[in-house]
Amino acid sequence: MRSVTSTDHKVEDNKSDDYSLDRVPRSKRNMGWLSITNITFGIATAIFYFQMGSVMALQFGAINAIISAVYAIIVAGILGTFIAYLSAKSGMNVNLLSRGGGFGYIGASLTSFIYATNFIMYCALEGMILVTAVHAFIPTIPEWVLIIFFGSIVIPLNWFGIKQLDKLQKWSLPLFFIFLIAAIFMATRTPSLYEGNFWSYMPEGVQVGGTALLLCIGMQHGIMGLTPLLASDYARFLKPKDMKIGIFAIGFIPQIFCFGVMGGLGIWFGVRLGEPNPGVYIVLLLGVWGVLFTLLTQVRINVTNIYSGSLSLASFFENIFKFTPGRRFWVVVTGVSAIILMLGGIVNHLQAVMTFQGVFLLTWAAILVTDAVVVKRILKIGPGYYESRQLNLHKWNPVGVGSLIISSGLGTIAALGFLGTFLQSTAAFFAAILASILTVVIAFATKGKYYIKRENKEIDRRDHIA
Ligand SMILES: Nc1nc2[nH]cnc2c(=O)[nH]1
Repeated sequence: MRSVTSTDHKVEDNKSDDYSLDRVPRSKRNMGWLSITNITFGIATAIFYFQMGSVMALQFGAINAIISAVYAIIVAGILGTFIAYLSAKSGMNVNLLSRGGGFGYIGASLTSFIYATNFIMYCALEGMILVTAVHAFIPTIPEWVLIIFFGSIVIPLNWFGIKQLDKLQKWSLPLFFIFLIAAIFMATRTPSLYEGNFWSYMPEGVQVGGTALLLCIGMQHGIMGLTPLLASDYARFLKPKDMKIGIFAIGFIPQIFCFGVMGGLGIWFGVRLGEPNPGVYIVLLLGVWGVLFTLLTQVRINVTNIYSGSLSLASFFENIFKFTPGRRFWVVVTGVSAIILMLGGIVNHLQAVMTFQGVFLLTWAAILVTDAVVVKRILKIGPGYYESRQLNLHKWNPVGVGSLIISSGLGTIAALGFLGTFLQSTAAFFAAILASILTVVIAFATKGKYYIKRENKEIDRRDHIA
């Protein structure tokens, strides 16, 4: 076992170089941009994105679904690029960046905790997609057996950290493309239920733009904040020499693939086959191979959910309870919590929580980016580096905490529909804008007093962002 100095005390880090509690040292930032982009592809290949495309197209029209996908790519791509830059430059993921990036160390544990619950929920949701597909194919196996089996297999796949994820995602990607091409081929051989070009599909009474487009954008908002934030878990390992191309690749390529390619194919499959549920049409097109395709995509996404969930839990428990059992412990906790959610059957009752999460994630990302670009770089308020050690930090910084609570609180009320239809769909966007403004205003008002308690001269100048 190797020992690294963590926030204030010695923490036993495991052999797999997790750096769940401290910045990745420069000597360990040795992954190429292609490897990192490839890992983030584990998220982008989720069949969840087929479903988004199919549902939006069949309910609100293909063109509206396409416009909303372009919007999602641009907004999430820009946020993702900035966050990848901050992570690669500082060696920190968003849990650690938040400590010195406007939240303080207890404030950052608040974000880590919400973020961790988000991954546990998604892990359960993605797991249930797989369980449902397999159960439909082999109904004799009880669902609870499938839940325990598929919920457990992602735990050992996370044991050896980022290097193992890299290999797993690398080897499974060609298989994914073989399945994808087979599904497209089979769909072209199935007579289309819609006679025109797929992008011209509009359900009766629906127009291009207006409420239908807003509803599509509202659906995209539910998920758009996640990938830009999550990329930071991997971008912190980026080789400094790959920085220029790497941050754009990590920022944009996964978004282009998930919202553009997967979402676009979802529109095409949905319109052609007249079916919104990929769990149904993939199996219809590929039979038992469709079940294997689903297995592949869901395992790929759930290993990333467990990885990020475990890092967030590690950060939360270290901050609040000084409890540092190592990332693997949190891998098991994340996996078992997701299994319990699935067994408890509450996956279908998470709508309000997911709405809050969608607003929270976009708002949090906006605060981190505004804090870096406007507060630290332009206004030169607070230190030009990210501090993660409790000893040097205040517990709370009102800059991020105040902005987040006010904006995501108001945003959630609006997203749940209490402030009218227009704001229901656009809440996350306006909450993110409000959060950015509040970040600057509070930083100015508090003169950056709460960023650090004492200066840290040990941080390499090259890790500074301002
Ligand atoms: N990180 C992440 N992003 C997603 N996008 C759609 N589903 C998921 C998921 O389960 N995890």
